[in-house]
Amino acid sequence: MKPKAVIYKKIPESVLSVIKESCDVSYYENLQDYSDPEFLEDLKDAQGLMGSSLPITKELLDHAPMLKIVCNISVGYNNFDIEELSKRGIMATNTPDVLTDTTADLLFGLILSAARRIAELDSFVKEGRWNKLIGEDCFGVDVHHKTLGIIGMGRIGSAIAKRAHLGFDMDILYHNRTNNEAAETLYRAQKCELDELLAKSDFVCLMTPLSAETKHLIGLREFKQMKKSAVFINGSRGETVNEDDMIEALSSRIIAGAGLDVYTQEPINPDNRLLKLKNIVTLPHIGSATSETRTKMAVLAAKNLVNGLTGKTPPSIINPIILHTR
Ligand SMILES: NC(=O)c1ccc[n+]([C@@H]2O[C@H](COP(=O)([O-])OP(=O)(O)OC[C@H]3O[C@@H](n4cnc5c(N)ncnc54)[C@H](O)[C@@H]3O)[C@@H](O)[C@H]2O)c1
Ligand SMILES: O=C(O)[C@H](O)CO
Repeated sequence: MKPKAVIYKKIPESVLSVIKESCDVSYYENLQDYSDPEFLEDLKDAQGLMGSSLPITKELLDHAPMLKIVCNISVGYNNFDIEELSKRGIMATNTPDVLTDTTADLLFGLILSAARRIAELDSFVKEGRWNKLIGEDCFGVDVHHKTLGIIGMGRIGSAIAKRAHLGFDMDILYHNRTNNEAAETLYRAQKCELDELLAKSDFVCLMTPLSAETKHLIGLREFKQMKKSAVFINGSRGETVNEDDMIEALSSRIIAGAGLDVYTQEPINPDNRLLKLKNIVTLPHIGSATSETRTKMAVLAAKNLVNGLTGKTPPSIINPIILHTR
């Protein structure tokens, strides 16, 4: 008998077919609410779970006593209770590397859009407001030769540094738990304390995972340390920033602007005060959202799932320690 896998996110047909060769699949293209009775019933004999964003909590795991593996179709896994999964001997996997360049491209797009006001001025033209030669009211600020501070110099942080240094002659400062020798050598990145990075950077880009340590890493105190001309970019997770403090920093011009791909609540409430601000660029969490990359993420997640359910090691396991305890 094939192991049972529950997939709760839309994936390409070709990837679904490969999974079906090894597993019996229950498929939810767009699971809205995990209290859906059909889904809860499905969890009872599920050995594998694959999808994204769904909080994998102790409560959910109590509904899934046969579970062997949970596969996120994302690199971030702040939705997993890793301690609980490991305690129960359940493998957890994510999709690193395959989305690094795509996400770095988007983050660089946010830097450019915030600095040169691309989104705002696109509306200006389309709304018919361009009716004389442009003046200072349409000016932005340069990106090239400025200083970029990267908080979280991992895979994506390094790919942003590459674009900034090689393409835009930017100076790179970084703050990270560990030294990133490759970025220091290849992109002349300099490691520094957070305070120094905030004070010296023209652009501050946040790229850490969300954890207990990074929750609200950036708040009013940190915004006040930044230059008045600074542009803040967040591509990590919404909760790494205190959103109320960011609204205050932007509305009272403690900093000049922001480019955001992530929010405390997603989808963001249309009444959120952030959306009333003129000096921000907002995107709907699309860092990895290209057809090519989303397919690669699904392929990697599927490989994790099938390997985990057929006695092989999943290629990107987050809690490898449990392989020795099984
Ligand atoms: N916006 C998007 O669509 C999108 C896409 C992909 C990833 N992400 C987010 O980006 C994160 C990073 O992805 P990655 O592949 O670069 O991960 P990574 O693990 O390669 O890099 C994260 C870096 O942050 C550092 N770090 C962790 N905690 C820190 C702390 N408290 N202070 C300083 N540095 C700290 C780590 O040492 C590591 O170098 C993901 O966890 C996810 O939340 C968002
Ligand atoms: O963590 C990730 O991979 C993104 O946020 C979703 O693609």
